[in-house]
Amino acid sequence: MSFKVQPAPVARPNRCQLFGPATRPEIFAKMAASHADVVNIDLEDSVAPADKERGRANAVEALGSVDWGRKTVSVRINGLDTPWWYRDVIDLIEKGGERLDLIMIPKVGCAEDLYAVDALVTAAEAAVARKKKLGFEVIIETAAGFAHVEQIAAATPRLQAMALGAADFAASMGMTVTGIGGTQENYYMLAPNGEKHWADPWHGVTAAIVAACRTHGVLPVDGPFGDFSDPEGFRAQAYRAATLGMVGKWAIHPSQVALANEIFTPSTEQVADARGILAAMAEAEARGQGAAVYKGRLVDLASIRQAQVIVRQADMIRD
Ligand SMILES: CC(C)(COP(=O)(O)OP(=O)(O)OC[C@H]1O[C@@H](n2cnc3c(N)ncnc32)[C@H](O)[C@@H]1OP(=O)(O)O)[C@@H](O)C(=O)NCCC(=O)NCCSC(=O)C[C@H](O)C(=O)O
Ligand SMILES: [Mg+2]
Repeated sequence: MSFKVQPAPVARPNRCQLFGPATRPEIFAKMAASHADVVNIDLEDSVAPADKERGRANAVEALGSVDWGRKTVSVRINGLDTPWWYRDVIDLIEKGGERLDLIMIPKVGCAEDLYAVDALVTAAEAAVARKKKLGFEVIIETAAGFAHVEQIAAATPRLQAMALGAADFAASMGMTVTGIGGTQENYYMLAPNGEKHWADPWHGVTAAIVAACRTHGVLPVDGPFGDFSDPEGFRAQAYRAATLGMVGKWAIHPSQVALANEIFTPSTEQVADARGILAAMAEAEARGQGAAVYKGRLVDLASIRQAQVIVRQADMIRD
């Protein structure tokens, strides 16, 4: 281990983030009643330019009027290259009350983007004597975001989570795809026998996000899977993300919430296995040994750290 210790991210469940456009207030109560850990009211790309002010007013109203229970409540503001983001931040803080937990900042390209939002948020919070400090989540969805992902992850202690926005990312990178997440038709390896083997075009940026997040104590999250009529496609994408270290995934339709919760909740077997490894290693340690055999395979000190990831996730969800 480096002398620089890897910090732990915020301890709260983030298996599923359910999105809803701010211009559809009739779905806010349904979002609140869902089994998502986080709800995101969107002021950005699901709200047309002509509706930005109405959407913002709806979001402010919903923060005070909807019973969000124990959910983490987040609002996605507009991008820093738009005329709307400043008023989004000011109205959310000045009129939204204390229930808002996070703001999500889209299309972040460099650490200075977060410095600017942090400065505005800090001043606005002080002006209204807000008791609770707002947290941030960001979306990596541009070439610049990918290139500067590590400095973005380190930019501010307000940052709690970082997600991949596959649609804007593809556009910014000039990728010739129109699907949001998942396997893409022309992304394959050709085996010598002529069979196509599908590869994951989101792998590189996903691994970069996970590494940056884990280095700086931020939760790495997989973004949207656009085809909500394809649960198996969602499942496959979510399993890949979970395997690479992400803690959760967005849902852009209520049908995706149970899928995300299932995949990002460690199964009973996984938890029993992890606890079994910890028990085997405790026995080995008592015998003065740093390695042991568990179910016919080698386990050692690194296995303890792997098992603890699963046990910690299970404990956090149960609490
Ligand atoms: C995708 C939708 C537009 C579909 O809406 P709708 O046609 O109403 O769906 P259904 O008829 O199947 O709805 C069934 C019932 O579920 C309720 N509903 C629908 N959506 C939601 C929701 N998001 N949360 C809670 N409940 C919802 C309906 O009211 C129906 O209820 P009932 O009549 O009582 O049975 C819509 O789901 C939607 O708008 N989704 C969110 C879109 C969004 O926020 N997009 C932004 C995030 S993704 C993105 O921005 C890309 C990213 O940045 C990137 O770059 O990759
Ligand atoms: Mg986007």
